[in-house]
Amino acid sequence: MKVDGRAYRTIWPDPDGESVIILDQTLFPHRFETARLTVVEDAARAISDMLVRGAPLIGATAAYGMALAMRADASDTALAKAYEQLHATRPTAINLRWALDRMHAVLRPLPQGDRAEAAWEEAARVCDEDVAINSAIGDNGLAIIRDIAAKKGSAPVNILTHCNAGWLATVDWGTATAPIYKAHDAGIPVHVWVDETRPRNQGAFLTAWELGRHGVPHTVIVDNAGGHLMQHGDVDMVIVGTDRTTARGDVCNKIGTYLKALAAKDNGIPFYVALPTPTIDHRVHDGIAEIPIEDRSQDEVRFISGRSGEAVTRVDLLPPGSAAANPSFDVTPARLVTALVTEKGVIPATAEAIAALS
Ligand SMILES: CSC[C@H]1O[C@H](OP(=O)(O)O)[C@H](O)[C@@H]1O
Repeated sequence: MKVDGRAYRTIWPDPDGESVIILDQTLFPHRFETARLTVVEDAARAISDMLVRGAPLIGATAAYGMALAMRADASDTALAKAYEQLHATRPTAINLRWALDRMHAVLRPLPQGDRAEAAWEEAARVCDEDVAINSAIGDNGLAIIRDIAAKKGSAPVNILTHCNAGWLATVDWGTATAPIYKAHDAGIPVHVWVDETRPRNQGAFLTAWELGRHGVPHTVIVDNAGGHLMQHGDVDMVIVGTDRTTARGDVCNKIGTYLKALAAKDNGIPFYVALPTPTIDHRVHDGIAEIPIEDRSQDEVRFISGRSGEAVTRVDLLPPGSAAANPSFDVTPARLVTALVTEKGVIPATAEAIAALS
């Protein structure tokens, strides 16, 4: 996407061929800065500390993490160690394992001397494919927005989204935001209700920033406002991303997604999930029982950062001694999902439709 007239991806290889550049998303929305990854440990820390986040971008970063590891030491031992180091960063997004398995399948059979270059090239392919996949998701989701717009006259299509499944969660375009960008660029009036998405505020800090930079009308709302807006006819559709969708269509996504799906069902509002097919985990069926839900630090609930003038400060929100719980994802059962918007088409959230994709 363009930022101040310059095209960006969220991750790219430095022309020196020795390092990788990422956007440091922990600094958004107040600072737009890059960070350099030079060793596999840098990539692992970038994922675990959420300098990069979002299932497809986690996968892309892990792919380049393997490439950085092979530049330093292309031995079988180093390959296995890099896989484990990166796999241990975050448990929920399946794209991490998908990317690591893909890199390992390419690298393991190669002579050690060929691994560094092959890893660099494969990581670049992972990124390029992600951009193409998300653009296709955008095209498929655009048709949904266009159909709703046809019934709205000149009024905007009101879309609610949760967390950030935008271009900042991928290499480019985003998943849930790709149809929004395509609709906006096609001249279809849209307005986005942006869930702030406590506690890390990916909606307020990332989605609002993205949409603002692209000129897409949007309103940030507290996470608990969505149901009220749906009851009052202010939401035409919900579209979210996912970190892992099961073989039967259960959708794991940022904490709070399930509550939006319940409210949408209760109000007869379509609830779409945008996902690239690598985000489908064909090995699991029951999302609630089988998907590991990341528990992150309670400090993410306790502290929040904000800008005061030019200074960015961090404050403690809770009374001393109050504990906080911070499950980072929840699972929306397939029965609450209207359809899955993939790069291969829009399909029902059923085992049969998902099986037919592959
Ligand atoms: C397109 S995947 C985006 C997905 O990832 C986010 O989680 P996190 O920011 O913790 O990596 C959130 O669940 C988004 O929907």
